[in-house]
Amino acid sequence: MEIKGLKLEKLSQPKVCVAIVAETFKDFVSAWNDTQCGGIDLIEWRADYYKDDQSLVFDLLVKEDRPVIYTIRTKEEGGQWPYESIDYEKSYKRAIDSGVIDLIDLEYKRNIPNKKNLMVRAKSKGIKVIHSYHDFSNTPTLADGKEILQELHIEGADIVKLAVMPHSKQDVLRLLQISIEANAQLDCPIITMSMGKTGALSRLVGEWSGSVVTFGTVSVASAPGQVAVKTLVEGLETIHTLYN
Ligand SMILES: O=C1C[C@@](O)(C(=O)O)C[C@@H](O)[C@@H]1O
Repeated sequence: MEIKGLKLEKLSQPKVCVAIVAETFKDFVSAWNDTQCGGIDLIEWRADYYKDDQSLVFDLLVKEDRPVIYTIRTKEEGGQWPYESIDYEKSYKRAIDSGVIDLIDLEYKRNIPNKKNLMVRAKSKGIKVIHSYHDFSNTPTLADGKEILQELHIEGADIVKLAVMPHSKQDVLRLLQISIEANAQLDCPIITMSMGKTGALSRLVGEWSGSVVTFGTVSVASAPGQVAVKTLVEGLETIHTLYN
């Protein structure tokens, strides 16, 4: 899969994404400037944090050469957005129609009104759909994890994502096993991570386990366990040399 010239290929060096979690336009600009440090392949706008006029950001993003993901994460999946908000669907529609968004991220667990329509609308404009599942409490069993990723795919995603919380190293190993097996079974790119410090290793080994994107940080982290971009890139490059 290629987006704005960026290739997301199975079992290749994962691409680095940084999420912008600003509440104001001023903070957005500052965080966006921070992402110009090199090593960052795509950015995610976590619009659930944002309280200012969104059109200011859409206007700014005209200048962005890297793929941009638009995400609204609800409180239940580690975000700021009260799911009940009627603006949820409206915001996605606006992002899809803005002309500056390359991917949208939709949550699986939320019963998003007209999710299918949002997917169709996005795809008709060449926007890729990431369908994601977060569990901030636990890591699923191997069977459940694989089933979740398959379900995310069946519902029409271009890319599927599983982010889960470990309580032990064994949980991290299980997430990696879910990734290896799901990556072999599904004919779409997958993104997986085990969150928190215990899971940080999973953010480095995507070339081996099958995760095509890894989330790093330059200032404020958007989830627990994200690694600083510089460290992340060094680790990814080291691992890349092992397999090439
Ligand atoms: O889904 C993800 C992954 C993530 O939760 C992480 O653990 O790095 C960070 C989020 O911003 C992003 O939308």
